[in-house]
Amino acid sequence: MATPTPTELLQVHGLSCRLGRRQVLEDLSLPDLAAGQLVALLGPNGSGKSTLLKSLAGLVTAHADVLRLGDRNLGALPAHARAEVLRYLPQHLPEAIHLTVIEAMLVALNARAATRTPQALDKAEAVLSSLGIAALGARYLDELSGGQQQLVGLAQALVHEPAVLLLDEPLASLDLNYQHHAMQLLKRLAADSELLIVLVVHDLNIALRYADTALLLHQGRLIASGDPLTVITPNYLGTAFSVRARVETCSLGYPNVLVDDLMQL
Ligand SMILES: Nc1ncnc2c1ncn2[C@@H]1O[C@H](COP(=O)(O)OP(=O)(O)OP(=O)(O)O)[C@@H](O)[C@H]1O
Repeated sequence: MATPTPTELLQVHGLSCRLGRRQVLEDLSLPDLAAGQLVALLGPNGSGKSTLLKSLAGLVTAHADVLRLGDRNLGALPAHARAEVLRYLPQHLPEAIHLTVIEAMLVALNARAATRTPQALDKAEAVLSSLGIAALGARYLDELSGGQQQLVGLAQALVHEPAVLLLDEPLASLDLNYQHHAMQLLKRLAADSELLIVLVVHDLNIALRYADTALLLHQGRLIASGDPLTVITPNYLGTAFSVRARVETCSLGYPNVLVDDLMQL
């Protein structure tokens, strides 16, 4: 991977977010995250992962001492400009409408440009091909499986060529093969396109295998960050998930989490 320049860093310091009467994120600071990285955002249910992604995308009101991407102060950008550089793919996609996949891609592009040019069509098709779903182009969105719709959602986000992609549980509807396929693809996309990808994932073995960096949230605070092997440890797993667990290396050399027991809550 190329050495990142300072202009490619996402910097988040002192981020807090209150939703209703609940303080969801509390004075959270992340390590600087460089373009080209695949970052796994981990943590138990309700620890604040979605809220962190939405705070970065400007979809919920949050306060941060520092929130910058390179030399851009994200907090000062209008919502549409912020969405151009940080694209958020929600955990639950909106109800699929009766458009073909290629039409849906053009609609995504037309949010920026009012015309459907041959160039826009080429771009839409290229993104579908890069995700291995070009064959879905003529199919109707509302006739696709949940996993296929999730991949089209990813394609719609990518077609904007954002600098940062924020993915909320993108593997949730994918089968075992496609989970690994999608992770290999995202890892290659991040490295080849100098894209920073932050994704929420519950499968710790997937995070261990593919992520460059892991961030572990617990009760709205960051309790560990860095190389996934230094974050996904028995100690932190106990704190975050209340499990007694080991990390063992399989015969092929991949680390795997084994849960031995649950701790008393
Ligand atoms: N709009 C809201 N108003 C009040 N509290 C909220 C709101 N949205 C989320 N919360 C609370 O904020 C906390 C964090 O929620 P969030 O969805 O960010 O967690 P998460 O880590 O993404 O969880 P999961 O893994 O279950 O998706 C939870 O306690 C949740 O109940």
